[in-house]
Amino acid sequence: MSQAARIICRNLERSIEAKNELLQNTETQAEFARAVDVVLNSYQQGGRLYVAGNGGSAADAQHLAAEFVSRLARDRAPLPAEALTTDSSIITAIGNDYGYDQIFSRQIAGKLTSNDVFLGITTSGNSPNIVKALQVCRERNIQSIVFTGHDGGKVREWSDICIIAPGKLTSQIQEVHLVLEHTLCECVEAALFDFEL
Ligand SMILES: O=C(CO)[C@@H](O)[C@H](O)[C@H](O)[C@H](O)COP(=O)(O)O
Ligand SMILES: [Zn+2]
Repeated sequence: MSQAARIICRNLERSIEAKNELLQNTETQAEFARAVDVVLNSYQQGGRLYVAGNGGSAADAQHLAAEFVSRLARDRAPLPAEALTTDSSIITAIGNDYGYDQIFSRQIAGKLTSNDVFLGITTSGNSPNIVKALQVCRERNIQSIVFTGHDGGKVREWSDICIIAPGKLTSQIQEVHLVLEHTLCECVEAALFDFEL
């Protein structure tokens, strides 16, 4: 077996192990169901979903926002969602003038209202810009959800709903986050548009 074939098998096994852990964890599943309700209620009251993360999680934020605004698998009306990671002018201005730790919190202070929901994605749970974003949400009564990993890190105490994905490595945690993200969109659109699951 080639080295690459051995490593892909090892990584698939690790990914399956992390997903199996979530399959057994009914507490995390119940917390996820609460996250679905929060996003659903927000949409029902005219709110919007805002998502942020760093690195691979920034890509996740954009991936998820795209699925809400465009679609996941079935035709339906667009649902308002925005990744706070995409406007390089806003991000560089805030980063340059106020600091990288404020790139999301300042956008939240400028854009979100109390009907909206903020979803932060951070595998370590300790990225300062996500922690600050959650602190601003709390000050302004904006509901917040985090998808995180390990022991939840600092975001655990600052979020309203904290979903901790299993996995020892950042990459495994991210692979579980992707399942959570797709499922969040699937459940919300099914409830809003009467799709069968
Ligand atoms: O995608 C990956 C690793 O798989 C990296 O880009 C990773 O997202 C970056 O190192 C992030 O800065 C990590 O931030 P966080 O998940 O701890 O908040
Ligand atoms: Zn990655």
